[in-house]
Amino acid sequence: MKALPERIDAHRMHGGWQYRYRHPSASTGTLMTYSVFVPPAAKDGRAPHVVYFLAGLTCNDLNFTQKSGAQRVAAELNLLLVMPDTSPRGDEVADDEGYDLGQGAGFYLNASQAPWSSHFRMYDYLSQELPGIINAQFAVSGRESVMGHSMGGHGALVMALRQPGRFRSVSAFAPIVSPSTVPWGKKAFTAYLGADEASWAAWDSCALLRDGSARPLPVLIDQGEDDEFLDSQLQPERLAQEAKARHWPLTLRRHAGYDHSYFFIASFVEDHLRFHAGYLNA
Ligand SMILES: N[C@@H](CCC(=O)N[C@@H](CS)C(=O)NCC(=O)O)C(=O)O
Repeated sequence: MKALPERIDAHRMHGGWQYRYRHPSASTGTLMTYSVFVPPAAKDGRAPHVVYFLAGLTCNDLNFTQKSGAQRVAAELNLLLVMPDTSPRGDEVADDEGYDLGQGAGFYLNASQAPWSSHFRMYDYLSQELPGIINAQFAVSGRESVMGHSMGGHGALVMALRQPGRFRSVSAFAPIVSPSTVPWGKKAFTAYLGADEASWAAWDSCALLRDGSARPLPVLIDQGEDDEFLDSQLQPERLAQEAKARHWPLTLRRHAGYDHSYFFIASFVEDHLRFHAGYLNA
């Protein structure tokens, strides 16, 4: 029998509940932690839609939970928020000295190379295992959207593009859109997937749009113009160009003066939740 997730934290918030859970994961072979915000209407039998938020490098399930302020609007819109961790963790899990590889930097893929391949299976975890747990744990509507930040923006886009029809909409703050061609992504993909770049395209949102397998869905991207990683790592206009060439409904907004931090995310998260609610309720 599968072990139930253990609740390790609970707080009343905006009339709903902010929970934290831990469970043994079959995908990663480790204990995984996730946070969930349950909106108040869920307790009155109104099934909420689910929005996943995938975080960036060095983060875990708590950064968005504690810094975004998303719960107030999620309570109003009856959205259940799920914040997974960014990688498997533990003494038995491979790691690297750099902040951009290993624990806290899983890049939301299934690694094929040793020593990473034994636990770094975040794509399996997020595409199959965690949704199965959430759908069994809460009386949700069955409709889902996904959003993320930076490495998690890449994760959200790849999750949506690789699973046509699963999500109603996808959004990202300062996403890495072409990991195959920027330093963060090249380092991670070389380690996790190997030096043969042909295997990288399946985990690269620009490449997934180019290869034609993805089905159009609404996309919202927000980008701060004072983001220190904008030119070197992010370059969201490259995805906007791929989308435009294929008549995809992608909106890219650039915001003067905003940086890469959760202060930026907190400033625009309400827009993202209203964007998702519009498609989830349609
Ligand atoms: N310079 C940073 C790079 C990592 C970084 O900026 N992480 C972003 C995501 S890519 C973040 O959200 N950090 C955690 C936070 O601000 O709460 C470091 O060395 O830690």
